[in-house]
Amino acid sequence: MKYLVIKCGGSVLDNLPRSFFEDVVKMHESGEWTPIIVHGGGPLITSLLKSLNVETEFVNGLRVTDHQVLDVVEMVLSGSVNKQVVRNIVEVGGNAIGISGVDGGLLKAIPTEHAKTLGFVGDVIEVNHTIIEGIIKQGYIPVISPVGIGSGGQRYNINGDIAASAVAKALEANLCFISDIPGILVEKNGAKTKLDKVSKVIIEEMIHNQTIYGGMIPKVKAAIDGLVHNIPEVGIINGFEKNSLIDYTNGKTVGTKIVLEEVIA
Ligand SMILES: Nc1ncnc2c1ncn2[C@@H]1O[C@H](COP(=O)(O)OP(=O)(O)O)[C@@H](O)[C@H]1O
Ligand SMILES: CC(=O)N[C@@H](CCC(=O)OP(=O)(O)O)C(=O)O
Repeated sequence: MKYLVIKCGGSVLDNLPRSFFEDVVKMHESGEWTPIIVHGGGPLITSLLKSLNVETEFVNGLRVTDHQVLDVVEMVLSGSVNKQVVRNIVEVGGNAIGISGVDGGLLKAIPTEHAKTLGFVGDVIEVNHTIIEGIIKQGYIPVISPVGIGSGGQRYNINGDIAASAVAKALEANLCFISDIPGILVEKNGAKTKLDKVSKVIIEEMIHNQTIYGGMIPKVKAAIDGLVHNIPEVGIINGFEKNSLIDYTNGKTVGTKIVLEEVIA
C-alpha cells in the first residue's frame, strides 16, 4: 500500500468532474494506493475578499495576509472548501473526514522568512502524521485544509502546495498536484508545449526568466523541496483530463513529472 497526497488546486475545485472523485474513491477501495487530499481555495478567498472590498496582493505566488485576510482564509479553506470536498467524495459513495491543519496541531507552523512582507503566512515545521494515519485506519480519506498553527495558538495561512509537500514528506508519500493546466508549459515556435519531465536546474532557470510565474512558483518549489526530502515522486496533472489520476497511478505519462537530476531530451 502506497500513500498518494493529492493536492487539489482552487483553480479546478469548483469544476472538477464527478469522475475525478469517483477515481479517488476507486483508488481508496483498491487498497493499492491510499489517497490523502490537501486542497487549496485561492480563487474563492480572493472573491470573498473582493466582495468585502478588501484588496489582496500576492508576492511570488503567496498571499499577503493580515488579520482580516487571515479570518477570511480560515473561513473559506477550513469551512466552505473543506466541507465541499468532503461532500464531493461522499456524493460518489466514499468516506471522507475533513480536518484543518489547526486541529490536533496537524500542521505546526512558523512565520515565513518574509514575514515582514507576507504577514501571517506560515511554513510548516512539523506534521502530526499520526492523526492522518488514524483517519486512514478508520477507513476514511483525509481531506486537509492548509491553515497551520504556531506558538501561542497563532493561525497561519499556508499555501496549499507547501502544505501538501509537508504532508507528503511526513508520510513518505508520492505527491500529485491537480491543477488547471496540462502540466508545466513552455513556449516553442509560438505555441505552448507541455513538458513531460523537468529537472530542478531547468525549473530554477524557468523561474528566473519568468516562464514559471504566479501560482506555479510555490508548486515547483514545494515539489523540489519534497524530492530533496525523499518524496519518491512528484507530478503536476490536469484535473479536467479524463482518467488523468488513474493513468498517473498506473505509471502512464500524464502531466509533468518533476525530478532532481538532469533530463536528457
Ligand atoms: N510555466 C507554466 N506552465 C503552466 N502554468 C503556469 C506556468 N507558469 C505559471 N503558470 C500558472 O500557474 C497556474 C497554476 O497555479 P495556481 O493558479 O496557483 O493553481 P492551483 O489553484 O491549481 O494551485 C496556471 O493556471 C498558470 O496560470
Ligand atoms: C499563503 C497563501 O498564498 N495561501 C493560499 C492558500 C490557498 C491556496 O493555496 O489555494 P490554491 O491552491 O488554490 O492556490 C491563499 O491565500 O490563496
